[in-house]
Amino acid sequence: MNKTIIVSNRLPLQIKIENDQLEVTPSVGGLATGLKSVHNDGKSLWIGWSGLTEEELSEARSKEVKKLVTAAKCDSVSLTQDDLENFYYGFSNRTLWPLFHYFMEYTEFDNDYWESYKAVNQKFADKVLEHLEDGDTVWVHDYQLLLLPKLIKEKMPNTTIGFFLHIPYPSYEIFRTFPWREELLHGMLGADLIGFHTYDYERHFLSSVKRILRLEVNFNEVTYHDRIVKVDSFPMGIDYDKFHDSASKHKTDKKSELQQRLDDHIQSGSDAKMILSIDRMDYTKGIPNRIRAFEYFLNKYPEYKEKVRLIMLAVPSRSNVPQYQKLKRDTDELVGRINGQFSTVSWTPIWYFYRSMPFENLIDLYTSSHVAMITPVRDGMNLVAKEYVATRTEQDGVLILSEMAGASKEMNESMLINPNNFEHIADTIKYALEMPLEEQKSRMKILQKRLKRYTVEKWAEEFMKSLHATKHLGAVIVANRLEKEIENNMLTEFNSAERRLFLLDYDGTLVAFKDNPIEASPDEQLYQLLDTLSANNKNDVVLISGRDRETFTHWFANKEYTLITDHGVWLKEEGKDWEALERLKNGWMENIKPILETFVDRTPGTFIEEKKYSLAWHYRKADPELAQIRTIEIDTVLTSLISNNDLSVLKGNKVIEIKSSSVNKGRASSRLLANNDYDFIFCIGDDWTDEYMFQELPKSAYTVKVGFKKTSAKYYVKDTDEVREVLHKFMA
Ligand SMILES: O=P(O)(O)OC[C@H]1O[C@H](O[C@H]2O[C@H](CO)[C@@H](O)[C@H](O)[C@H]2O)[C@H](O)[C@@H](O)[C@@H]1O
Ligand SMILES: O=c1ccn([C@@H]2O[C@H](COP(=O)(O)OP(=O)(O)O)[C@@H](O)[C@H]2O)c(=O)[nH]1
Repeated sequence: MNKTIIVSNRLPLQIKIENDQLEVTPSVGGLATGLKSVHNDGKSLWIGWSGLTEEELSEARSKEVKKLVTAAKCDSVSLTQDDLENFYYGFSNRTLWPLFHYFMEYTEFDNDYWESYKAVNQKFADKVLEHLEDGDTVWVHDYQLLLLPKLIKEKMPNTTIGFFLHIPYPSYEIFRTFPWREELLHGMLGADLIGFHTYDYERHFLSSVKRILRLEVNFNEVTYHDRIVKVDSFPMGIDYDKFHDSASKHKTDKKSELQQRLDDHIQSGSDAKMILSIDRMDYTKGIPNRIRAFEYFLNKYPEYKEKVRLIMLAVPSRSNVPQYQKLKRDTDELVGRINGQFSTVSWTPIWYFYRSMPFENLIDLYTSSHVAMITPVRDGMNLVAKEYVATRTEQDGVLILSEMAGASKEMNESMLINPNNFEHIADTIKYALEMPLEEQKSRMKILQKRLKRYTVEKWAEEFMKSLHATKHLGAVIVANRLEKEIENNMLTEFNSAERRLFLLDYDGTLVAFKDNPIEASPDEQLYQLLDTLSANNKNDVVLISGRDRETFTHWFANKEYTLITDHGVWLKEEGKDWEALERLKNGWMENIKPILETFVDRTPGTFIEEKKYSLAWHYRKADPELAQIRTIEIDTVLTSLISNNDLSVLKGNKVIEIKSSSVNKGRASSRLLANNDYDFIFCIGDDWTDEYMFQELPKSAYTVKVGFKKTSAKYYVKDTDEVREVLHKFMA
C-alpha cells in the first residue's frame, strides 16, 4: 500500500529526560497540533526530530526512544548538539525565522549555520529515502527543511513531493538580501506543489522565483526544467469539532483548578471581564506591544480599572536564542511595572503565565474569556485565534486580531487591528467589551461557519488532492520527452535516409540566452558540431533564426550551412549571396519606433533592436512583473496601429517583435521543402516563432521543442545542453 510520509523538524511528540527518565509530551506550536489529526489516519509515517540529541542518548536510551517513536507511527532523525546549535537555533531561528518575519535587524547570516543547515537537510533526506518506496507521497513542512524537496527529487525523481510553508514568505525586497537565495529557491522547487497559508505569501514567492531565478511563471505554475511546479495557497484550519466539543463537554465536567480560579475571578467583580492572550514567547507575536496597548487602554478609559483583566499565557520557546531571552526579560519587566502601577488590593490587571498548559486548561482559558486579543506583528497563520472562536459554544465573545496574522485574511468578522496603532487598539478593546450580544453572535456565527467547513482535515485533503493532480500537469501541456527509444528510431531513419534536412533555431536552442543578445555568440564547440554535421553531404544544415543577416554574416560567413535570418526574410546558401525570400517594405518602422521608445523610457532594462525589416523590443533584463504589464500594454497599443499595415506582433522569448505578417519561419521552411526532396527532417526550436515550422512540416518530421512549454512539436528536450547531445548522436 502506498504511504504518505510527513516530514517536519519536530515530531508531534517531544521526548525529554526528567529525573533520569524519558518524559513524553505533545509538541506545542501550530504545525504539530494541526498536523496531528492528519497523521492519525493510520496510513502515514511522520519523520522528524525526537527532542533529544545524540549526546543525550545512550545505546539503551536510543532503543527506548525508537520504541516510543515507532509506536506513534513516527521515525526520528538523529541530531547532534552541534546540529541543534547551528541548524535549529542558528540557521532556522536566527536567520530564516527573523528574515521571513521581516525582522531584518535580528537576522544573522553565518556561513557555519548555513553549512549545518545543508548537512541536516541531508540527514532528513537520508532518513526519508530509507523509507521511501515507489508510489509513496512525501509532504515536507516548513522553513527548517527548505532544501529537502530537491534532495529527495534528485534521488527519486518519480516521487510526488509537496511542500508547505507555515510561516510568512517575505516580499522580494526582503528575500533578495539573503546570501543563499538561489539555493533555497531551488530546494523548494524540488517539490511538485508548494503551498502557503495566504495568497500574499504565494505571490511574494512567485515574485522571487521570477526575479531571482528568472523562471517562467504562468499564473501559479512555474516551469522548472522539465516539470511544472504548482504554487497555491491553502489556509490551514483546526480540528474544529475537537475544540467545540471539548468546550461543550467542559461545562458539565468537574472543574479544573485553573477553572476554579477563573470562576472566582469572574465572581469577584460584577462586571469583571477577561481578555485572553496566548502565544509562544516569540518576538513575532507582539507581546510587549499588546501589554503596552493594554496599558494605553487603561489610561485612556480609566473607568475600566478593576473591571477588566488581561490573562496572558506565554509558552517558552527557543530560549537559547538571545532575542528570545531579551523578550522574556522585557515582558517580565513590563508586566511587573504595569501591575505595580495599576494593582489594587482586589485587582491585578495582568495575570501572566510563562509555561505551557495542557489541553483542558487551554479550553478553560478560551471558554472563560470575553475577549481574545491576538495581536502578532507578523504571523504565518495563528491557530490560537481559530481555536478561541471554535470554543465559543454560545457564540458570544469577541476576537481582536492583528491584520498581520495570516488568519486575518479569512477572519474578517473579527475586530481587525494594526498592532502598532495603540489608539485604535484601545478603542477596539472598549468596543469589544461593550459589544451588544447580538453583534457578538452575528460575527461569531460567520467565523464559526467557515472554521467548521474548512477544518485542518479539509486543508490536508485539499493539499493532497492538488498534489496528486500535479501528476497530470505535464501530460496535458507538453510533447513527449525525446527518450532513448524514440532517439533510436530516429537514428535508424536518419541512417537509411539519403536527403536529410536539419532546421535549427539559434537562440535558446543552439546557444543559451544572455542578457545582451550580442554576447550569445557561437562557441568553438558549436562551430565544430555544425561543421561536422554539414560535412556529411547527405545532410542539409539550415540555421533559421530571427537574428538579422549582418550578425549571421559576421558569425557564419564562409560556412557550409544555409542561413535564414529575420524570421524568414533572407536566405544565404553556401557560396552564394544573400537572397530576399520576401519583398518587404520598411517605411512603417519610423512610425512605430517612437512608440517603442516610450516603452523603453518607462521600462528600465529594455531596449530596441532595429533590424532591416522589423523592430524588436527586448525585456529580458527588465523587472519581470513590470515587463508583464508592459507587454500587455504594448500589445494593445500596437495591435490597433498595425492592423492596416500587413504587420504582426510576434511574442518570442522575452522579446516582442513587429514585422511583416507574411514573414515567418514556417513559410521559409516550406520553400526549402518545395525545392528539395527530403526523406528525413529534424527541426528544433525553443520559442513561439518556431511553432510556425512545427506546424508547416510534414507529419513524418522529427519536431523538437527546447524546454517544457506548450507546443505543437512532437518531442521536447530540456535545455541547450541536451540539444547539443542530440545533435552529436547524428555524427556517431
Ligand atoms: O518548533 P518550535 O521551534 O518550538 O516552534 C513551534 C512552531 O512554530 C511555528 O508555527 C507556525 O505554524 C503554524 C501552523 O501553520 C502557524 O499558525 C504559525 O503562524 C506559524 O508560526 C513554526 O512554523 C513551526 O515549524 C514550529 O514547529
Ligand atoms: O500551552 C500551550 C499553548 C498553546 N498550544 C497550542 O500551540 C498552538 C499555537 O499555534 P499558532 O499557530 O497560534 O502559533 P505558533 O506557535 O505555531 O507560531 C495552538 O494550536 C495552541 O493550542 C499548546 O499546545 N500549549
